Amino acid sequence: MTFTDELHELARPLWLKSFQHPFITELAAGKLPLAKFKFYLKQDNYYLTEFAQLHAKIASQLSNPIDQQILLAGATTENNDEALIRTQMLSNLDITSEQLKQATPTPAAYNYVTHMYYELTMGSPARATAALLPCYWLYSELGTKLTKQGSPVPIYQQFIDGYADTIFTDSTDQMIALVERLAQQSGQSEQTAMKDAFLKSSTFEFQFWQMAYQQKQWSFR
Ligand SMILES: Cc1ncc(CO)c(N)n1
Repeated sequence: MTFTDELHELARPLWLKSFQHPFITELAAGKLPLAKFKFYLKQDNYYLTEFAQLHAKIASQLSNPIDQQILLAGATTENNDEALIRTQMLSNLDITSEQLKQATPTPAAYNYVTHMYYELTMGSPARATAALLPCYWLYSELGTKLTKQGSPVPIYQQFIDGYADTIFTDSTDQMIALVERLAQQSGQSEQTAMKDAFLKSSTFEFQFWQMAYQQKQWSFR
């Protein structure tokens, strides 16, 4: 079994929790209240902005130009399908840049982003790349699963389709291959740390849906 096959197997129970979360099942059924989806989009705007910047930071610490290029492709919001779809969605839902600025990170969004930065600054580029991977892989599985079934709400269908699209699934495949390569160049303890980073991100993915569904803020706000 390859390293990434093993990651996938270890994460499966955590990912199932995401696939079965009411945010997802209601989104697919067209029953998710729009307020919850808007809450998600605002938090995810923060997440995706940090996520893109992190790609560039990791790339600058890798020595292989091919590896760097894979990460830099995810560091830009231009020519990036996900970013284009998000811009359209935000505009269709009348979410203004002012509202985006005011949406301070909730605990789940903050914890997830902080974890990824920690993996880079206190860990290594390999661990940080492993921490990025569930973002691609879980969403592309989710998109692929849900696209056939379809959602009666057009904006939810658009959300799903974006992640089933070959542009997204191809970049997912590249990221899987990159993590596989980095793992093969790493020793046992580094591989263990990469697994840990991947599984923590998989946990945070679940918590992200939960946060959006409950519109959960810090208790002191
Ligand atoms: C929290 C989260 N994880 C993964 C993705 C997929 O890019 C996303 N948009 N948001």
